[in-house]
Amino acid sequence: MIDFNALKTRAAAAKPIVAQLEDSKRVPDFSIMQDGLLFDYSKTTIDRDSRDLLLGLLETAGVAAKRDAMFGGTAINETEGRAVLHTALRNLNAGPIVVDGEDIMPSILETLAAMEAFAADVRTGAYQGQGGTITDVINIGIGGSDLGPVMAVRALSPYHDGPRCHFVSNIDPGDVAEVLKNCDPIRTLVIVASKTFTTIETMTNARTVRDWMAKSVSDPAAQFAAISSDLDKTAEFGIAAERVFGFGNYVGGRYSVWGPIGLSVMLAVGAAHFRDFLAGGAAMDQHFRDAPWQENLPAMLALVGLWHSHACDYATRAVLPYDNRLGRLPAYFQQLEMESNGKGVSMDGAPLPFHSGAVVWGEPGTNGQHAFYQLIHQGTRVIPCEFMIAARAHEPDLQYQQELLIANCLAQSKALMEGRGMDVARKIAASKGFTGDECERQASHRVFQGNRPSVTLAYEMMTPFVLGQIIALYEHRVFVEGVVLGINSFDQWGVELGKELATGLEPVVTGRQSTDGQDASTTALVDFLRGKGA
Ligand SMILES: O=P(O)(O)OC[C@H]1O[C@H](O)[C@H](O)[C@@H](O)[C@@H]1O
Repeated sequence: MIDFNALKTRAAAAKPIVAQLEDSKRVPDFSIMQDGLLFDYSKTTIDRDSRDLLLGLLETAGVAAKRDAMFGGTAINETEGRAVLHTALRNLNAGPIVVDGEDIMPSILETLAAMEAFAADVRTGAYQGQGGTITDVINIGIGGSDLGPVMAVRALSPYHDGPRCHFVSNIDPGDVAEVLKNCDPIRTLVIVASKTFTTIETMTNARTVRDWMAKSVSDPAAQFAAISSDLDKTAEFGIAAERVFGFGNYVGGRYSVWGPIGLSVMLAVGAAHFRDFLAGGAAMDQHFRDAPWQENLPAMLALVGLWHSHACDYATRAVLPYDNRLGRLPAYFQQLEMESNGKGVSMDGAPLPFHSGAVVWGEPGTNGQHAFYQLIHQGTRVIPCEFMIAARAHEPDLQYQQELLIANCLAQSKALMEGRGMDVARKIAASKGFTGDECERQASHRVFQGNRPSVTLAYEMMTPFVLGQIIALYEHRVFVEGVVLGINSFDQWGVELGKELATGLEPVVTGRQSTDGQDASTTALVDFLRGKGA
């Protein structure tokens, strides 16, 4: 049984980070270099003894056996009775993976080849819209059928040489309307991406876009492709089987960018770059399976996360990529981490005796510095930060700006760690001409507590391979945290209640049903909104 008490005691008594760094061996010992990624967790209060305790959690929770069960195809998603094998989508060279007595690799490879052939046809113009070569692609999907592609297409924009990609996710009519404004129906390919092919937002938007297209082309379905694990439903929607790309139930929505859900990424950057992305993920899988825990990047990232969330009791953590093209990465990680590890009961159904996973949020630097970093530096809550930074820009002529970006990134983690004491703050206030009590008052506003933890992930440049490494790193980190917490990281029952109630409220909002039986607040809101236009 996991018990965080010993860790809490150690965390409460931990030496400050600056004092930890007096140990000359600390930086090499508290960092991991793996396939071009440098993970530095020396700017935390974890010392060798607390690390040993953290590593003990992995043994107690049986992480190695669970990891092997996951890669081996055991149905570790127990509440849905499913294996968890998104890793198979990137297992291109490593042999068979058997689920229910059947090797799933041949069908994965066949689908990948079909995606590649289709993507090549679209990119070369062999596949045409009813007005010529495809110039625009609209991916309609939500959650895992949106966030991965949207994040990766933006992250890899230096490699983008295919058609423009647009993403429609929200049921909000403003989302689809804004995208349609910029597309020409006769040269647009629409991808309906939905694992279940029942999600109300996606199916409603797909019908809206089909109607829009039908106004300009005689056969709209000919410009539609579908991605789903339910091939009957894609056929029902009228999409020809040759443009339908399926995937197995052993791939969860938020883990699905590696397969057909990544089609828009492949259309944007081409199959070779998409394969590099898969290779990055596969390299991280291999590392996760082989490396001893203390040198194991996902395991150590998970343990640092648990130290902060469960030993130090910090409720949130910030993901701060110093790469503007990673602008959707925090949102992607929000689904990955919070949908996976935001659970109230352990695997056996008993209430969780401690908190579930941390709240994840963030924005790219340096923009965030001019917005919410104030709270990170001086607010009363401690926010562990996860910085990401590349050595090289994709714009060689602008490398100096990259260097300024690097300086900013390093300055933030240093400022968080070192802070600024009252003595220095007093000198600053005095230099501004303040004296006496006013000097003290002014100085206290300029104090930074310091000892605020962060980790930094550094790499040469944001390439498809590096993106694959980072996404797989975070997937496995979520897995390790989930196993230690004893929860099922692969179901998402918490999204169901709201969906059910929305279905029930639809006739009330549209006026086909009265508000009888609704609570007083909902009734008042329905009355107001109906009076104003619903
Ligand atoms: O791909 P779909 O079946 O349309 O599902 C889209 C999303 O909706 C659900 O509500 C789940 O919470 C997500 O995990 C999923 O990614």
